[in-house]
Amino acid sequence: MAEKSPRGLADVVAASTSISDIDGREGRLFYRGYDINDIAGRTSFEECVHLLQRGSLPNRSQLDQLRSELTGDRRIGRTADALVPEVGSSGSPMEALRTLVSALSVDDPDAADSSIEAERRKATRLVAQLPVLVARYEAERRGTRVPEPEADLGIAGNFLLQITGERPSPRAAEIFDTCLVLHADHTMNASTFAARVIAATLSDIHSAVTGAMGALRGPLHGGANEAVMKTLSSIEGDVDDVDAFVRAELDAGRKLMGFGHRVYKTEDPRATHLREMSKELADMTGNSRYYEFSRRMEQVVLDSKGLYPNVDFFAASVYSALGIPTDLFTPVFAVSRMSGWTAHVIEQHEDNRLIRPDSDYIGPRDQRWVDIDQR
Ligand SMILES: CC(=O)SCCNC(=O)CCNC(=O)[C@H](O)C(C)(C)COP(=O)(O)OP(=O)(O)OC[C@H]1O[C@@H](n2cnc3c(N)ncnc32)[C@H](O)[C@@H]1OP(=O)(O)O
Ligand SMILES: O=C([O-])CC(=O)C(=O)O
Repeated sequence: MAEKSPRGLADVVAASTSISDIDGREGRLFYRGYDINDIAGRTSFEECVHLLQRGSLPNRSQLDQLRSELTGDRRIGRTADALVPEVGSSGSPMEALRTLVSALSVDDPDAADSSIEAERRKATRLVAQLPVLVARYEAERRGTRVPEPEADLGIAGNFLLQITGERPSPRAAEIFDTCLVLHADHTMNASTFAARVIAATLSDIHSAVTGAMGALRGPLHGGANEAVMKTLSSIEGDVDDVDAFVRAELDAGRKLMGFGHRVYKTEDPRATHLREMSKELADMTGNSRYYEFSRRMEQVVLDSKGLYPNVDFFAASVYSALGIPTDLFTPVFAVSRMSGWTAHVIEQHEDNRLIRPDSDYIGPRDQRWVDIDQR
């Protein structure tokens, strides 16, 4: 019998990767050896996609090449497009988008090609298509049309334009671009692990990222950013009411979304950047309510539970200040994480072995079979 694994596979090494690395004690994150603190705010999301999917930071001509591929790849196929009205009116956006991402495979120009070269093209295409799919979903439920993308804006700027209907200020676009960089990859998180398990059966990249969308949706993972916003907006009164709210939640044995992490034993380095951007946006917009609530909440949670905010916590006040609807926060996470998921699927396929762990049977044994009429 195999040795018992820790609950939730804590500290179990499930894959070898050269895509990202975390030092949980020191609170450090690296993308292909680059410290996130050196990348965030200095590297565009498109450069980050090149780093994760193609293995290196691009030079100017490589970046131009990737940008033109991403622009050319934006179109979503007829099948997914026709499904938007069907899935767009009910349920949650993540539910709808999980289905729509799956449908992208039907009209993919490389649908019939399962080579690694075709998989690389599909990976880039998925990064280009998901923001458009989210915008298409948003336009459908608002009864509007998706604004045309603007040539001088990147993925981040065009996404804000297409979601809010207004061209973002240069600084708002930069801030959102940094958010996409910060969320792009994170070692063996639940959705990436799900994607790798699917890829390891030699299934296709669309199947893998559809499974990842399902895993990301849960409130213990990417769904926490939406839950944080709901918490912040549910607190009535002023900042002094935050203390009582937090204590009541903790006394009732409820978890506060956006706090705690399986790997970080100190502050998540992404939260540090997001906190700064939340403050900057509060100053820019003249509305500091959610920033101040967040600051107070993190202090009370740290004092009473010793827990630090994770990436989802300050992302909530940042996205809210950027005018993104609350139920699109997790889809925004997916827009970024698509780059990491696809990089991991490629890495898995380049050196594959089926992922099939063991289980620890805890049910009854030696049961006596009885005929159905005697049960
Ligand atoms: C992008 C991301 O996925 S980041 C994570 C997003 N998820 C969240 O923010 C949801 C809230 N946080 C959590 O649920 C957890 O901290 C997780 C899921 C992130 C990590 O889970 P685990 O490593 O399994 O830790 P676990 O849930 O066992 O928590 C350990 C202890 O800390 C407590 N704890 C952990 N997080 C929280 C929290 N947010 N609020 C209150 N208590 C918490 C648990 O109740 C538990 O206490 P106990 O030992 O007294 O029972
Ligand atoms: O690593 C994790 O478990 C969750 C996380 O922070 C992420 O996916 O960004």
